[in-house]
Amino acid sequence: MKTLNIASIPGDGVGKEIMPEAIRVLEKVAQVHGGLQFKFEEFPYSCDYYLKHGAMMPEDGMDRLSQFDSVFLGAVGDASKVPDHISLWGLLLKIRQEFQQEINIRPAKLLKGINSKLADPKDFDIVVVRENSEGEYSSIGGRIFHDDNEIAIQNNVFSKRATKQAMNIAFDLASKRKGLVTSATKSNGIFHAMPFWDEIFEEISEKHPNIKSESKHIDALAAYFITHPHELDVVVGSNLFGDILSDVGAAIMGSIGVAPSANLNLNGKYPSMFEPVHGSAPDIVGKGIANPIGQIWTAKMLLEFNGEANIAEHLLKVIEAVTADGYQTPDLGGKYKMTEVTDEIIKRLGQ
Ligand SMILES: NC(=O)c1ccc[n+]([C@@H]2O[C@H](COP(=O)([O-])OP(=O)(O)OC[C@H]3O[C@@H](n4cnc5c(N)ncnc54)[C@H](O)[C@@H]3O)[C@@H](O)[C@H]2O)c1
Ligand SMILES: O=C(O)C[C@@H](O)C(=O)O
Ligand SMILES: [K+]
Ligand SMILES: [Mn+2]
Repeated sequence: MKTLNIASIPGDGVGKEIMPEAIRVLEKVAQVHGGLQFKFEEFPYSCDYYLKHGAMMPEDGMDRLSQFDSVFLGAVGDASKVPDHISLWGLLLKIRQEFQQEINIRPAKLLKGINSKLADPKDFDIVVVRENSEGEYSSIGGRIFHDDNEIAIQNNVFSKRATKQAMNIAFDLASKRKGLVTSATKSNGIFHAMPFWDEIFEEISEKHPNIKSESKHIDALAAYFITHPHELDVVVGSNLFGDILSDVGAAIMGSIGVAPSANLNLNGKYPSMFEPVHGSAPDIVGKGIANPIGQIWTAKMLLEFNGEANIAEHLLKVIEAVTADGYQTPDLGGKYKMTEVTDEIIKRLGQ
């Protein structure tokens, strides 16, 4: 019997609602599999935890999480309790950076039965490879002076190593897919970092003559996601560009409530972390209508990256059969509650 030890962090808002749903699904997956079991330990790290303890996690929090095979996270952030930059840097971004989860994989493709926000989305199937450790997400900088003289300086950090790594992953992925890598740039406006990014992209492209490659400025590329998503395959972007593009990808999928993501540690020193793309959705919290599919599709990625590709594919097929038959939450235009969608997935997993 294979055991996967999973640290679950429901976090804030709808994170606390969808996490139990995905765990119910994973327990069923284990039962169907027969040779797999999960051991979950829940960690209450969240904005409520901050209000009690003055930090998003205790001092030994990272040590404790490091003992697990994977971290499974819901969502972080409740600006009514803690400023967003404090809560995200104290938990989500802390885990991504300290566990060297340098790559964030974010698929965007239409599930059967779901209406895209696009009139004619065709059959798009995109993977955004987001550099996940540096770029615009840097704590280097500061604020000086007061009142109208106040100045904020924010330094971006682009290393050749991490940039190459993200691009190499994108080309590897493309070689197993449609064979196209699109790079998100902005070298017309961002004077140092983006020409650097483009040069590295050029270099990596030359090493992969069998893969088509192209660069698009982020503004034009964001529009291209709306107008020609079916023309894209793998898209590689910096931390911020990848963040923004993955929300656009989620929107054309029909709702951010379905979009999954995997924060990958590639050197094997620390666990990877799996979490949906969306946040804590304060506007729908407590209504029982959060879409559980983002967290459940994320569970599929957790299975895949823990060596369980077959059952992972089966889970995705079941999710898609359920959406195809109209079991959808209100964000997708459906009438079903969160638990009803999950129940249907669990029922079909057992068939
Ligand atoms: N990775 C993360 O944990 C993460 C991601 C994004 C935002 N945040 C944080 O979450 C909080 C809210 O941020 P936001 O409003 O910009 O983004 P959000 O993703 O929480 O919400 C954006 C919109 O999508 C909807 N939505 C999100 N998840 C949904 C789901 N599962 N089902 C149905 N609808 C869903 C919301 O109702 C809202 O209308 C902030 O504190 C922010 O910092 C965290
Ligand atoms: O990375 C972020 O900025 C947090 C959130 O928006 C995300 O996409 O995970
Ligand atoms: K999330
Ligand atoms: Mn985001």
